[in-house]
Amino acid sequence: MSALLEVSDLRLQFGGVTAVDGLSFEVREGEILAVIGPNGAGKTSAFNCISGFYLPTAGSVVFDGKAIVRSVPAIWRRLGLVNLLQSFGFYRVLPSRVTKWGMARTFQNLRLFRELSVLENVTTAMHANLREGFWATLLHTPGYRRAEAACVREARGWLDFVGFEDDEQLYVTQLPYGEQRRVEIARALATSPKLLLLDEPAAGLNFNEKLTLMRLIRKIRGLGVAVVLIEHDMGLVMELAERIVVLNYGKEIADGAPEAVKRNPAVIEAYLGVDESEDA
Ligand SMILES: Nc1ncnc2c1ncn2[C@@H]1O[C@H](COP(=O)(O)OP(=O)(O)OP(=O)(O)O)[C@@H](O)[C@H]1O
Repeated sequence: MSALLEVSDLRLQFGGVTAVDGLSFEVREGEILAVIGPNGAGKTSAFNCISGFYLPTAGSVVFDGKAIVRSVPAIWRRLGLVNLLQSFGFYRVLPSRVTKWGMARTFQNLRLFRELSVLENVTTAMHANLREGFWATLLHTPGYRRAEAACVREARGWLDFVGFEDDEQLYVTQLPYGEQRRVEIARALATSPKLLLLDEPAAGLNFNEKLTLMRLIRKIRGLGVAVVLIEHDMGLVMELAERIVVLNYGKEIADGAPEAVKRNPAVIEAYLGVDESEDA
């Protein structure tokens, strides 16, 4: 299998804190990979760099052959103009572009549009791909209305896919937490990703909801979509992931199959050894 995502020597510093310290790993097409590590290990920071939300201090991220993190010539660094240039869009790829390239994500703390309905939350994700022009949108031409209707059909298809059974017209805030998580995944899938990043998808879910989530993630992989999840629930990770990357203090300390990772002394010491019977 070829690498869909290549992360090389990624570094992210917040002042004196090194959140990600030389992280390198790859994600192959259609695989399920888990990124684990103790609290503060740098997992979310790494996700934020990979998906274009943060600009790493150094390193490269290549997704589907396209550079998400672009190297900045040393002259700009010496002149201290990196931040200024990047704020004008130079040497960086914005998250919206990364999504168009085929990488979607969910967030540790849900980021749904609270003032929109369930259905609108999902259709909004597809509007970025609507090809209707400004005037067609403004005048609601027949072409625009057809495209809009197709969007709604597709959004319903994704809600169905993730097993959403509530009322699509409710505001997302009216839903139980587990359903909100499902809507967030439906919204991510509606962007037609090749790679889906899930940041702690099982957090706050009960046992049955976790089982449903595992089935859903396998179903997503069945579509040919690679899934990378950050997760603290070791039972779920060991059951679901084909490969596990372990971080500790921003550094990668293991990358391998679940069985091998479980036996890795560095992992046991850093993480699993704390209490193997508990979620971290
Ligand atoms: N915006 C920020 N500003 C300053 N420091 C930050 C920021 N975000 C993260 N950090 C620090 O970077 C380190 C890595 O944090 P990060 O949230 O990436 O870890 P994590 O592995 O995702 O943790 P958790 O499992 O608790 O979510 C921590 O020391 C954290 O305090």
